[in-house]
Amino acid sequence: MSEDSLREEVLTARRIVVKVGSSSLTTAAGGLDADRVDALVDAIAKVRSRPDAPEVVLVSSGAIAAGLAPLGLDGRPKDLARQQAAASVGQGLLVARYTASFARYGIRVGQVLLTAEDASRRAHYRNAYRTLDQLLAMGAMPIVNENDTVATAEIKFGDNDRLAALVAHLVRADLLVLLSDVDGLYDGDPAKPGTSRIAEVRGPHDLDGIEIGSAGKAGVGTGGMVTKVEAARIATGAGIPVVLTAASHATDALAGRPTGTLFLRTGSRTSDRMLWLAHASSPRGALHLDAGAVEAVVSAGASLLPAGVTKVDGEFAAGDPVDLLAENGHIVARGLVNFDARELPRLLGRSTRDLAQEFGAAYEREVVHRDDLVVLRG
Ligand SMILES: Nc1ncnc2c1ncn2[C@@H]1O[C@H](COP(=O)(O)OP(=O)(O)O)[C@@H](O)[C@H]1O
Ligand SMILES: N[C@@H](CCC(=O)OP(=O)(O)O)C(=O)O
Repeated sequence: MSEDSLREEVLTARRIVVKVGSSSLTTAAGGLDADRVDALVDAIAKVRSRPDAPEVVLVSSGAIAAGLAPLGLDGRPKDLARQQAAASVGQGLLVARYTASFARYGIRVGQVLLTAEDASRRAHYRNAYRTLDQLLAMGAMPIVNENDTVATAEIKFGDNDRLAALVAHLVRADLLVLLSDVDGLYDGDPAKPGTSRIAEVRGPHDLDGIEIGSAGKAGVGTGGMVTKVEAARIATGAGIPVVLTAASHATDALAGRPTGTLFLRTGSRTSDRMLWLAHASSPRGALHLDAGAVEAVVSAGASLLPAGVTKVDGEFAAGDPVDLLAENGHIVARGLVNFDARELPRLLGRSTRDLAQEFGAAYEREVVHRDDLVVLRG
């Protein structure tokens, strides 16, 4: 293979997020496959030993799958409680395995467990970034997973593909590598004859007419191809190219060889935790806006004031994510609300000056500050 055909996006990346799925780390019987973990670690250690070594963050699934056999569970349980128990047992085993495997190269690992909700809050987002950045600065290998034992059904990511895209954005990565049990995106179910791998996706139009399935054959993965394509859409839209390939091709992919599917960037970096707010948080309620408020929030980039809110739905506390709805009921934005659901109704339609006079200066605040707000539909 000539040097010319190596992927520029990979070779020039200074910080890479590598995500590996459950199906690439476990045995068919339902336990961690030490050889596959070692093979992945070998591939990552190889990149890190290059003279111009990029930094690598690993997002690893596999906690639930790794906990199944030790708990005597036969296959992935349907109920959340047993999944969480499996994750609790499996996460320890997973990190112990990575710790031993990376130790062969003298590399320390650091466990980072994130929840989708937390990372859209300013302080948590900043702390997550700082921890990851510091681990990298100290030469350690951050290993990220969802904090399965605290994530409830409503707020759960469930799959780690989207989590990986958001982590790539969080750490300002130049590349996201998604490793699965399939060597790329196919133009139909790869189990069927006659389907072929797509080498490059330049934009959403390249996906027209492609059958993107949801179930993995190994039975331990969760999202199938749907969540990978969604993750690729989020990352490339935020300026981060994505390589999707098989875990067994990790060494080639990280060396820039044209394995798997390359998704080219379609946009540029968006504001920090707004991406998490848009793609990771679950709204706890909704605020109905009048036409003037929609205009102010969507077109003028203004904060949402009590005067423009006509109705409040849901049970939320100050700091929770809520959807902002236009008069026709369409969601136009999502933001972190500054008031509890119970406080808000008596403030609606009133000017902040009025409210400050009647209830005190604390009530002069915006309902949603523009820094805590992401427009979803213009
Ligand atoms: N168009 C497609 N191209 C490639 N794989 C697909 C496609 N549609 C469905 N799949 C399935 O998606 C699976 C990968 O998803 P999943 O099992 O969730 O993996 P992981 O555990 O790596 O996250 C593949 O094994 C494949 O069967
Ligand atoms: N946090 C979960 C990830 C869920 C999962 O299976 O994800 P994936 O295999 O990436 O589709 C775990 O570690 O089991």
